[in-house]
Amino acid sequence: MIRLDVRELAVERGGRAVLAGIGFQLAAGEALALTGANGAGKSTLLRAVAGLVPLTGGRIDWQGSSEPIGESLHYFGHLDALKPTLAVADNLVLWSKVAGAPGLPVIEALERVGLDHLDDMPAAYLSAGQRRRVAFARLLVVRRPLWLLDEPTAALDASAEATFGDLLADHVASGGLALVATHRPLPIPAATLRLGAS
Ligand SMILES: Nc1ncnc2c1ncn2[C@@H]1O[C@H](COP(=O)(O)OP(=O)(O)OP(=O)(O)O)[C@@H](O)[C@H]1O
Repeated sequence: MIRLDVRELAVERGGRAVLAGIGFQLAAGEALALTGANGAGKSTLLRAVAGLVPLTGGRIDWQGSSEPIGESLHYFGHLDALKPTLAVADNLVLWSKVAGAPGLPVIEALERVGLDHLDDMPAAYLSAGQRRRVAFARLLVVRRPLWLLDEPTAALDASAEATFGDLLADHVASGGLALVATHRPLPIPAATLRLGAS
């Protein structure tokens, strides 16, 4: 069974304790909402699970091992990591070559996020919400079981928010796991971990 176990996690940033004593479990087919005030440490927790910031205490086990989770996770951060001069579809083709099980063909992923009509537009011309939609398509072209999503609905209109809900529901229904930093309720049933303000 695919499983993420976080125990007694502690992280410092800039020499200050941001997270201490954090623990939770997430199994295949489950989502967890990370909530808390600005600065509470939601992004820090996602980055720690992604291996992007070092732990000062505790452990993170993925399938019983504390080795880096690396190719089993998608990290969806505030930056959309698009190459501005490349067309939308070419950005996804490039992304589809990174490690992970092959997912949806690029054009199908763009259809899922309602951007197939912009496949040949340079990414530089996309609006903020369109960039987020392409970032969702990235989750689909490479299959990875653990999604770490940092405020995924920022800049989304109602239709994109509904699309996000569908993608998240499908991911979890197919045995995926999702850890989502959010200021809003998740569109699917999920437990909540509220981080305290530091
Ligand atoms: N690189 C850094 N160096 C020093 N301090 C940092 C760094 N990154 C974040 N912090 C601090 O860590 C704390 C937690 O930040 P974090 O971004 O994890 O909060 P958050 O809960 O995601 O906030 P928000 O809801 O505003 O996105 C904040 O006090 C922030 O100033």
